[in-house]
Amino acid sequence: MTLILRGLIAHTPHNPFHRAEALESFSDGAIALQEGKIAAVGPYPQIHRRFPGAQLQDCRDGLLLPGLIDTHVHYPQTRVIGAMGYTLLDWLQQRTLPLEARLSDNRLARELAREFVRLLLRNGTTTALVFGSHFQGATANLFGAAEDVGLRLLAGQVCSDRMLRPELHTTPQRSYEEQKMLIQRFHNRGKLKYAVTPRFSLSASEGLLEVCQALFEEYPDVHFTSHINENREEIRAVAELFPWSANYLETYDRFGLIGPRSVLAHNVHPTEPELTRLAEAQAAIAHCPSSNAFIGSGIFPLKRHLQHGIRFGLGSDVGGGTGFSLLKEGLSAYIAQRYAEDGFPLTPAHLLYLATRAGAEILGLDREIGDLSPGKAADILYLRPEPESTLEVHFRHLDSVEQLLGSLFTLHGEARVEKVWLEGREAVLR
Ligand SMILES: O=c1[nH]c(=O)c2nc[nH]c2[nH]1
Ligand SMILES: [Zn+2]
Repeated sequence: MTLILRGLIAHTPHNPFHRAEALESFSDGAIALQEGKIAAVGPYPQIHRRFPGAQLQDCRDGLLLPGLIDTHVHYPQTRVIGAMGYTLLDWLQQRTLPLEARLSDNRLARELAREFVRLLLRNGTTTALVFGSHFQGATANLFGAAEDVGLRLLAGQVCSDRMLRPELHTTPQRSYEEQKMLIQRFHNRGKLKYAVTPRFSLSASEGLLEVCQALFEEYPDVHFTSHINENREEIRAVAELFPWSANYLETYDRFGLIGPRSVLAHNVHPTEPELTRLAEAQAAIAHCPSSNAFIGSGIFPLKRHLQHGIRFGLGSDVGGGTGFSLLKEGLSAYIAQRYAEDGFPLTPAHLLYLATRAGAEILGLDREIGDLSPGKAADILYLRPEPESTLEVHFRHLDSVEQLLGSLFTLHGEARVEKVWLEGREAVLR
């Protein structure tokens, strides 16, 4: 059976940082869906002629976009959002880690996992690279919850063996065994993938990083994710703990953890040698602008990343970030670059790319998802302006799709996620 979605369509089949006409849009467009995949996209009359017997879903009161891709978000932190007045290390100690310690309780973990995956979908996120829990059971709950709702999930059990609090510490041997079990159970099961996830090198001994290396090498298609260069105090502390290391990046690189399947969150304060090495290794960054602002970490040096040819996507970084919406992250990125001394002038096409295709690229999923090209999975988002909102006024008085995208990111709070399709199946949002 073919389903046609008709409405205003925008996607970025190309990279707008490399090419001027990267945005493709249709003000009266259609997407044909067949067997969970996109069969065609284009102007409505053309698609209608090509698939005459198809079922039609009229979405002309809103926009159709590719599902959004969150490249950095923490499952145990939904209830931490909004903790004001801290910077990274005291935010962790006082607000975040006490809550994360409670996920040893499997019942709470299951409740948080269900809540978390539902909130991702309700914000239009259809794929996410997620920091799991320090607990194996809670991380298993996350994989289970994602599978239940059909979310595409890359995640891992977070590991640490120092500097946090005793309940969150593991040992290298135990972490190896627990992670291996999770990999065997969940990695490549349907749309689930495993990511080796030391919290940050501040909380990981060399023995624990060696275990991460062992797993990363034993399973050559698992991913690696962690944090880097977020906060100056953190960077100083890492330098003291790893006196042999020239910089933060080397604390991971020495253990073979930096390569094309690596995504490091933040990188707000990188050195030039780190940028050079990230580019050479084809490792990627999860840029989390609202978190960087909210916990006062600084402004992402976006231009320097571009100059070095480093790939990056967007991350909500809930709960350091200000919520699950990647549209809001797009606006935050835009504003931060306006504030920055040497900021990069982002356009609506850049923001859409960063919230979709860029994420697919850095997660190695750009053949499957990230835009609406035929053959890709039908992970699609239908957004509707709230009735009588400013965004609705903009929608009714459309000048160009690109301008409307600018309004959408700016007025993101007035865009309701009406429906989400995951591989062509409508997700249950409410
Ligand atoms: O933004 C962040 N959130 C966290 O939970 C975290 N842990 C280490 N470093 C971190 N940074
Ligand atoms: Zn984070």
